[in-house]
Amino acid sequence: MTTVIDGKAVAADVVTKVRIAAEKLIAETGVVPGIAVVIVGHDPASQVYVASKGKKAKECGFHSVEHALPSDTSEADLVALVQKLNADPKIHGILVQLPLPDHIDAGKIIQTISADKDVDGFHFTNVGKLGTGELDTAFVPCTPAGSMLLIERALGRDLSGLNAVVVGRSNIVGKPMANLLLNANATVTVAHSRTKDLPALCRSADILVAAVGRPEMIKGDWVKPGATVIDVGINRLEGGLNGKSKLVGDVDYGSAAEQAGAITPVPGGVGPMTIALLMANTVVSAFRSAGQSAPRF
Ligand SMILES: Nc1nc2c(c(=O)[nH]1)N[C@@H](CN(C=O)c1ccc(C(=O)N[C@@H](CCC(=O)O)C(=O)O)cc1)CN2
Repeated sequence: MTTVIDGKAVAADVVTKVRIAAEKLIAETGVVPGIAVVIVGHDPASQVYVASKGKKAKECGFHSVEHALPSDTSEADLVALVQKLNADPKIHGILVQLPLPDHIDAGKIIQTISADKDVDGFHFTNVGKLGTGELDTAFVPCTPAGSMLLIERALGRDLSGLNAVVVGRSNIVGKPMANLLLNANATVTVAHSRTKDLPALCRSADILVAAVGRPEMIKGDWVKPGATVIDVGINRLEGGLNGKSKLVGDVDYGSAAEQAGAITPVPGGVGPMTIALLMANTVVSAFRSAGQSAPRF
C-alpha cells in the first residue's frame, strides 16, 4: 500500500518543537528569536508565502518584522536594508523573498546577508559548509532540509545502500538536496535537462526527488515499485475548480502513487515543510547567538 506523506502534519510537529525551544531560550537567556522577511514588489504567490512566514513566526513566539518594498526599489537601497538588519541584535534570521525584480542582482543581495543570519542557507559560507558536511554550524536551505526530514520519517532507516535520483540542479533545491542525501550515505545521481534516458534513470531510484519545475513531468512508469517519491514542484495551472488555478507538482501524482511506496502530495507535501524549517533555522540562529547549543529538528 502506498503511504501518502503528510507534510502538513510533519510541519506542524516541527513548528511545535520550535515553539518549545524558543520558550526555553527566552526563559533561560531572555533572548527572543527574531526574524526579518523582506519582499520587493507584488508577486501574488510571494505575498502569500511571506504572510505565512509572519504568521508562523508569531505562532513560534518570535519577534517578527516584515519589510514590504515597492517594485522599483533600487539594488543599493536593498543592500542598505540588509546591512541594517545584519547589524540589528534583535534579528537572528534574515530572509529576502525570491524571486526579486530583474533589475536587482539576487546573488549580490544573498551574499550581503550575514552568513550567521542566512536562515535560507544560500550564502556561500553555508553552501560550502553543507558541501563539506559541516552540518553542525551550517544553515541548510529550507526546502531540501524539509524534504530530507520527510524522507527520514518515511523510511525510518539509514539511507546506506539506497539509490537516490534528484531531478533538477538548482542552487536552491537540487544541489543542496543531493548533498544532504550524500551526507546521509545514499548513492546520489543528479539529473537535468541533458540527462539521457531520464525515465530509465528515475526507475533506478529508491528515493526520487523531483525539483524540475515542469508540471507532472514524472510519470508512474518512471517510478520504481515501492520507491519514496518527493515532489518539490509547485506549478499553477489554469482549469481548476470555479475558474481558479490548480496546483500540481512535477510528478504525475495519480500514476506515480500507484507505483510508489511513499509519496508527497501537492499541495500538502514539501511546501509546508519549507516554512517550518525556516522557523527551525531561525531558532537555531538565536540559540547560537546566545552561545547556547542549538536544538536539532
Ligand atoms: N528566499 C526564499 N524565497 C523562496 C523560497 C525560499 O525557500 N526562500 N522558496 C519558494 C517559495 N516558498 C517559500 O518562500 C514556499 C513555497 C510553497 C510553500 C507552500 O506551503 N506551498 C503549499 C501550497 C501553497 C499555495 O497554495 O501556493 C503546499 O505546497 O502545500 C511555502 C513556501 C520560492 N521563493
